[in-house]
This record gives sequence, structure tokens and C-alpha cells, in this order.
Amino acid sequence: MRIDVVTIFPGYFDALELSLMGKARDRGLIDLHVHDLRDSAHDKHRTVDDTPTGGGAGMVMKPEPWGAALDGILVGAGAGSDAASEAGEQPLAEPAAEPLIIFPSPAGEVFTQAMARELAHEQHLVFGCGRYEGIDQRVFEEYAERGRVRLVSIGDYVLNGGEVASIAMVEAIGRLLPGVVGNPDSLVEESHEAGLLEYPSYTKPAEWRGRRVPDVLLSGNHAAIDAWRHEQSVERTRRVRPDLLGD
Ligand SMILES: Nc1c(O)cccc1[N+](=O)[O-]
Repeated sequence: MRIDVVTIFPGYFDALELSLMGKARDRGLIDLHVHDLRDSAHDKHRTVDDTPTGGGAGMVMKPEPWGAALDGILVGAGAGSDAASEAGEQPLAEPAAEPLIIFPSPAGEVFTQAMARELAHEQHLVFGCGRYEGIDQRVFEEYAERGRVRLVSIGDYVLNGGEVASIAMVEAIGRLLPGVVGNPDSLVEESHEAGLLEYPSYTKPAEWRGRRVPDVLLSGNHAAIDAWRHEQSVERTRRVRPDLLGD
């Protein structure tokens, strides 16, 4: 999977050089390209924002740098405007799959494990990280007309921009790609994977500060262990997230 990120804070994405995401990149499972939006701001001061038209507090991200940045990514991917046909030539190869542009936004559809699974099938994702009071609305309109755009929220709280949300989504999606997680079985029994919260986990020692591991987990009876774990998942879900059970 190719992933492009557009941001005014590229350094945030150093986090994706670590751990599983870093290994996945080293092994070519994820091809991550981070673009500094200011490199697409061609005025002397590399301006990316301006005051809100109609008044109001804060600043809004200007459309021109976003247009230059996203065009550069889409045209490079053979999507958006077909450079070869514009030049009157036959494209040499099938254009790559059309990228999906994701703008993290508190006004977006809620990101879920089901969406992570869906997006793990994409060949090319582009994350546009807004800052300040957001991005000029015309950017969303422009690229929704030319291709596929989704505004996506990771939760109902206020962040300072889209970078943290993008990292969360890249990790949630990236870990589902074949070969990224060592043991694919570990993807099955996780919170939200089957619509339930995961059961409590234990390891050695069997007793710690007077607290014993549940006897069933020491029984070797795998049918009983599976039943206990499912029961624990359902009980935890009903207690903590009854909404997941439709209660
Ligand atoms: N919540 C929020 C925000 O306040 C700013 C950017 C992105 C998000 N989000 O994805 O949830």
C-alpha cells in the first residue's frame, strides 16, 4: 500500500518509523511519503493560511497550496488529470488504482475497525492533515468532484490538527495488511474485531501480590478457556460499551 500524507508538521510522522509500522516500511509492505504543505506554498513566506472570509477567530488553510500538493500526488499516481492523454499520448500502462483522499476531521464519519478493514484493501491512501480552523471548503469540493474523498473522525474531542488522527488510522489500517503482524491469529481476538471488547489477559506468575490468575486459564481445558474468554468479552462489552451490543 502506498500512503501519502500532506501536513505542515512532517516530524509527527517520524513515529511511523518505529515498531511494526517501521518494519512494514522496511519490508516494502507500506510505501509512506510525507509531504510538507509549505513546499507547495509558492509565495515568499510560504503562506498556508489566511483569515476566515466572513470573519471569525483563527485562520483557515488556503486552497492554493492544497491544490498544488494534492495535484502533485494525484498526477504522480496517474489519477486526477491524465497527464498522458492531455499530452495526446497513449498511457504506457494501466493507471494505478485511484487514490482515496482522507481528511481527518471532527466533522467526519467515525473511524471504526470495520472501516480500517475496508481501507486495508485500498492500494493508495492520501491523508490531508488540516490545522488551524480547518481547510478551505473548496478543497474538499474540488477533489470530491475529481475522485474519492472521505472526511473521517477518530472521536468526538478536539485535536489541534489531523496529524495524530492520521497516525492512528495509518496504524489501524497498516497492521491489517498481510505480513505486517507476525501472527495473523492475533488480529482475530482483539477488541472490536468481532464487535466485542477483548477479554482480560494474564501471563506468569500464576500469583502476583496475592492476585491469582483465574483457575480456568491454568486448567489446560481449551474449550472451557474459550468459553470463559467469550463470556468475559460479552460481560466487559455489556458493562463498558453496551452500545456495541445494540443495548
Ligand atoms: N477530532 C479531530 C479534530 O479536532 C481535528 C482533526 C481531526 C479530528 N479527528 O479525526 O477526530
